[in-house]
Amino acid sequence: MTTKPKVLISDKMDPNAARIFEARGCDVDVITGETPEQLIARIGEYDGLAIRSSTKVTKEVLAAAKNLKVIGRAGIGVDNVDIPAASAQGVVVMNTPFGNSITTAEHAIAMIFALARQIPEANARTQAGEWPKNAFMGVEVTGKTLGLIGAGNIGSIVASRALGVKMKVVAFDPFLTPERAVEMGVEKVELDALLERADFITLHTPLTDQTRNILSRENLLKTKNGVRIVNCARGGLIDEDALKDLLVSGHVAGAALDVFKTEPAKDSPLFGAPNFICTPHLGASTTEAQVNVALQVAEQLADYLVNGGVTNALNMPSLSAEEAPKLKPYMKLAEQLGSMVGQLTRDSVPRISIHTEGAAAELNMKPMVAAVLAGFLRVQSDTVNMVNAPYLAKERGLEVREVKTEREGDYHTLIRVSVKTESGERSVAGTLFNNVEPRLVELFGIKVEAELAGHMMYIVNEDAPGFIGRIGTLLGENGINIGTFNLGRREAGGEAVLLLSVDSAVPETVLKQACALPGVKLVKALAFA
Ligand SMILES: NC(=O)C1=CN([C@@H]2O[C@H](COP(=O)(O)OP(=O)(O)OC[C@H]3O[C@@H](n4cnc5c(N)ncnc54)[C@H](O)[C@@H]3O)[C@@H](O)[C@H]2O)C=CC1
Ligand SMILES: O=C(O)C(=O)COP(=O)(O)O
Repeated sequence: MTTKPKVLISDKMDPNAARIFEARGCDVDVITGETPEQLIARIGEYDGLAIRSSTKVTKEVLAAAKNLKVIGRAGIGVDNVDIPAASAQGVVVMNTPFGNSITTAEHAIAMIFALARQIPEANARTQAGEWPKNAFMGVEVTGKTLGLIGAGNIGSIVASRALGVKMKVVAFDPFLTPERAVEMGVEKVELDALLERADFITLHTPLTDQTRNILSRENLLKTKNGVRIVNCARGGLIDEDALKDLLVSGHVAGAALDVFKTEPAKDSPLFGAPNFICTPHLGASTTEAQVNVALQVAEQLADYLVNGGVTNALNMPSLSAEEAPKLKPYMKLAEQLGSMVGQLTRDSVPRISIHTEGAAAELNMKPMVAAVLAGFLRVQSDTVNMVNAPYLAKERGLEVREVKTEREGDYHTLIRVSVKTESGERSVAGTLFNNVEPRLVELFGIKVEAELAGHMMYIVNEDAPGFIGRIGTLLGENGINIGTFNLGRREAGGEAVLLLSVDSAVPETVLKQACALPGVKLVKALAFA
């Protein structure tokens, strides 16, 4: 009986998430609000972790997560996950990139109106019995210019809503194409122009080295006198001390933050500043968005843990639930071929090429490439898997080439893996029998037909009578049972290769004796998963 994958939900999430995990065959624990130390003590037993923004998945948490295969963020921002550390450890990181975007855009729009009409303060003072009718004078948003920093999913929804209330929208986003800007009905501008022209500025970028402090003191000073600023993206995009000074001086007429540099924000310099309003990271907190992201994250995580489907992963190529079953045997074949080359290549390898032919060439190649690399690099490190293999290959300066030939060759489907070594290019190729059974069909230019599984022996010898008998006797005398025998040769009497599957590992002493048999050039023990 296979054990069920175990998932931990460590942040407050809609109960649908737990239900879906159970329905999809996972065991699930919901344990929220723990300290980092408690999470570190617990995480080792889980295959999957579902989080929002409160759980910080640090290097230390990952180091303790010995069984972890996947982290799912029920939301968009993944700055609370150490993605390089997760990738190095082979843990897939997924998010739900669209589930809460409408909701967050609506929060930004709500903030714009709250600032324009000072609703929070007017509300508080009215309820305090003041009836302060003469204390407030708002501004209309109609006809005003909204400066959008970041025009991705949320930014573009904000733009559409702002256009709906008759604002003019200018956008700064280096990745926004002119065509998309036209489609969105916004004017694409440089940051300085936006700062100069905007009556309201709203931020919708991730927090990266390029966006950190994008509204620095220097940039805030370039804004229009009386500007109003909204941040529902990430704390850290704005210099909070500078913003406070400019609210006090009146240069900034209002600021609304949903996110802070340090969260939970318990004593921000901005608290109490004039015309400052804030919410405690509520951008995604609507019933609709929370149901969306909870359902999505649970489906995605369960799909990966149960079927190997990969959706919305940030550190691995996607693989849909429909593709996964079709690609599974190919990935097995790809991994075996990579492993074969890795085990048989002693020289350093500056380049590896993966060539798909026939039916294989019609499929998503990225997962096959990742599987080849995982097999190839596993000889160097047993913690390599499909997630971290492409990163490791890059780190080690291994050039990876991908080639596709849709035309069929000798086989209806084929994967060929070639490596460039000091002694030249060497390649192995494999096909799928009945579309499901991986078979090696070519080994360094010699045609063979072998299943790569378990313990194997690879022998290169001069093709001469009597050899098969001698190797059979040697193994028999040492109690090693031969499963299958696969022989290939360039020409009669030339170089021959023998691939034997054996029921147990071949000891070093037996490998040496085999090597000493007449005509034997090379003997190597191989192992396949
Ligand atoms: N307050 C909340 O509860 C929530 C906050 N968020 C945050 O909102 C932000 C935006 O999310 P999405 O729109 O879904 O992301 P997205 O990835 O769709 O869009 C981000 C945009 O920022 C742009 N960008 C990247 N670098 C830039 C730079 N240096 N200058 C200007 N633009 C740049 C990108 O080109 C992209 O168009 C994220 O930080 C996310 O974490 C998302 C959901 C809820
Ligand atoms: O999705 C995002 O990026 C968010 O910031 C939402 O955060 P939350 O899930 O509400 O903690």
